[in-house]
Amino acid sequence: MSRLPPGTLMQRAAAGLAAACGTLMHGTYSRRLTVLTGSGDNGGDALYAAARLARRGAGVTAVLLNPERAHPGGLAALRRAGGRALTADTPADAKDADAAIANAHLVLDGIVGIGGTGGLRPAAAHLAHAAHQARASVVAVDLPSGIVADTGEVPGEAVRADATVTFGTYKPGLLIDPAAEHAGALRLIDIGLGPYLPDPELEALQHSDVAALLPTPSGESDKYRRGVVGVVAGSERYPGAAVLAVGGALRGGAGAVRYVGPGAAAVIARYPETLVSAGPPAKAGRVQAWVVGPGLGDDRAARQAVEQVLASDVPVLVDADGLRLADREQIRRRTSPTVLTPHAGEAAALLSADRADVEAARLAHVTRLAAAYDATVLLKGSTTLIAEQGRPVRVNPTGTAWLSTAGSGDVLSGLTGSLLAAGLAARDAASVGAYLHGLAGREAPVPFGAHELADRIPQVWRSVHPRT
Ligand SMILES: NC(=O)C1=CN([C@@H]2O[C@H](COP(=O)(O)OP(=O)(O)OC[C@H]3O[C@@H](n4cnc5c(N)ncnc54)[C@H](O)[C@@H]3O)[C@@H](O)[C@H]2O)[C@@H](O)CC1
Ligand SMILES: [K+]
Repeated sequence: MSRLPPGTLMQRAAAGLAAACGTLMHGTYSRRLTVLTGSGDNGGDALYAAARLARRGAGVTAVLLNPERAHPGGLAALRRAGGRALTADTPADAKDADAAIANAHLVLDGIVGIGGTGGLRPAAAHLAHAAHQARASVVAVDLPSGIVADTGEVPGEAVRADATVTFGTYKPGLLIDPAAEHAGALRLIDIGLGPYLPDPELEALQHSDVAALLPTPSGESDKYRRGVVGVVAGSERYPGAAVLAVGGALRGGAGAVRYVGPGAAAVIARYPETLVSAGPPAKAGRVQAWVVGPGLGDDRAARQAVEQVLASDVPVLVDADGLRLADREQIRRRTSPTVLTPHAGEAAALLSADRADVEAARLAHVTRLAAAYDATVLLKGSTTLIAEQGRPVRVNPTGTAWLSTAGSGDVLSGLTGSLLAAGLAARDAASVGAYLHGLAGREAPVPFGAHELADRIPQVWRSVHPRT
């Protein structure tokens, strides 16, 4: 801001916002636009954008939450362009304000942006509610008012937008649930901040990033050089978990999958290429990474298996029952990478927290868990996050709610373990595993069973990396 004439960034933001609104309304002429206006610069952006749209023929009403403190330049520009302004909570205007929201084609949420704290105050919450009830599309300016930009938390009332036009950079809250659910479709407007932004706290891999990380066999490869992944999963009671984890592991790029446990017959029946051994993991032969936990149960053999795997000097992924059985101090003492893949309930148990609190504050909890275990943590759920101490958290941009189906996590742990065995760093293996798994969920015809996810992985692998 200090390098540019005053107001330059706001004008860039407003121009991008107006263009996006024009597209969403399919034009401006005879369209009705209502602007919910707070008293900070977020409201300023909205007023200047509305003034641009009014000049192009839109009928604009600004509903001001605090008329004395509304952005003076923005309000003057809107009035010059023929827009009208109402005061939200004076009895004379309140009815007109509600009508302007109810009858709008588009409602612009300029209540608060990155300067907001806490859930919406009552007068703002009333407007947000009215906008939600209206037929209009709701476009949030920079972010849906009421969400926490830095964390994705929603501490109280918040706007529910159909689309969010955000400036300069994505905010974590636009990418992490529950706040991300409020944001709708995202559009980023470049206002020239790029060279001045600090390193990100949150990253989302894209196709090209994932393509660059996928393991590719070379002319020199053989099954051992490509990596062997050991899978310790399944029990008399849950043999299917063994099959699903092996199914994921066979599609993760390792050269071979070694299965260890009581589900060998079921595994071989489905995947005859699997190496199986009946003894404990310590006697199973060399692997480059272990997956331990899906469907393992919690008897003495299960407990021993987890302990032996954690005593190895290769990367280990711990999932499901393994998370309950694993000893925290043993994990902290490990010198090879450890990946934990809890869902919110399992993460809550590991942290002695409430599941609802984990779901409400995913970023805080995944970060805490990574620190407590000195491990890479992949927190599964409506938003999947991957945390490792000292590195930006990764948010997985793929996925669908259809993935919440039995056995889905078993496929993910096999797949991710296989990527570990193929040589990916823990954080990359977890991010790439989640990415491919999420894409498989989007591609599979719904409703699907978890085994179909494993079958879809080669197709999504090729869509990410067409030359494989
Ligand atoms: N910082 C920048 O580089 C740029 C910022 N811009 C805009 O400026 C915004 C930030 O502006 P400000 O820092 O002025 O702050 P905001 O406009 O985000 O919010 C501050 C205002 O909201 C009110 N408020 C805070 N919490 C509230 C709550 N819970 N319920 C109701 N009202 C609440 C405050 O009383 C204050 O009036 C960004 O989100 C963006 O829209 C853009 O103009 C582009 C450039
Ligand atoms: K907003």
